[in-house]
Amino acid sequence: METTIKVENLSKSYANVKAVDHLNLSICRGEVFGLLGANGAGKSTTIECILGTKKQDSGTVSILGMDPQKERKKLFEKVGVQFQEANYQEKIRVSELCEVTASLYKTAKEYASLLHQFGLSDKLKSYVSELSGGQKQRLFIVLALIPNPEVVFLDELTTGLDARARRDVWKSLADLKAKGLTILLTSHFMDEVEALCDNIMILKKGSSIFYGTVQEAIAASPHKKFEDAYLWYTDEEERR
Ligand SMILES: Nc1ncnc2c1ncn2[C@@H]1O[C@H](COP(=O)(O)OP(=O)(O)OP(=O)(O)O)[C@@H](O)[C@H]1O
Repeated sequence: METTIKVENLSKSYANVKAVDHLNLSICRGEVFGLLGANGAGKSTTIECILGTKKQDSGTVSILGMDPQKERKKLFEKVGVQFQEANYQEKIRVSELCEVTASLYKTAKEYASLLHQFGLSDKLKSYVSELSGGQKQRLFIVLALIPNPEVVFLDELTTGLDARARRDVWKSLADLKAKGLTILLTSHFMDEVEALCDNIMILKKGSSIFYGTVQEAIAASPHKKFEDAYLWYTDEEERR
């Protein structure tokens, strides 16, 4: 299997916080990988080091065969990123924002079909500021997919989406995965992780405390449900 992302011995500290501590992971083409952990566990820092927007203190990262620190521009063409809160100007329409985003890439995808896929066709002329939270969230997924990327980073994938919209997003991602898209996502919803992820890593204070499949995580815990297993892994008291 082709490796899309390889992280070896990655560490990154801020002042006195060890945000990421000797992480190792490997993600194949077409794999959905879930990076899990409580607030502050080190997920965003790990992702930023993989993207090259933060420089690690030590360790190596390879993404699509590139060093993200050295080949940021080339990487930019092939990677999509869903941002949580973006600083868009207030008075921009959905169509304009998609247009501007598409103009940044050589091989941009037709955004109208993406808006349709994510149930936003009727919002084309709306101002971004007028969208509901869930609609904005879906728009951010669309923006991440506009580059027609080989790898996409989805941060807190479906936070704020209603039940129907979540299922629709899951379905769309499964279709993209089938076409070979590699997906690295973070999520605080264990049903979502169970439905989507081939492999997961659970982080705690920057270290990996579990790496494998959801089934393996359940099997190695005293629990039958994944959410209970997840809490067991992350909850220190109970483990002692
Ligand atoms: N720029 C920064 N300066 C100092 N400390 C930081 C900085 N960014 C993150 N940290 C610290 O590093 C640790 C890891 O943070 P990180 O944002 O990677 O966690 P996370 O798992 O993404 O959390 P969340 O689920 O809340 O998004 C936290 O203790 C955080 O306070």
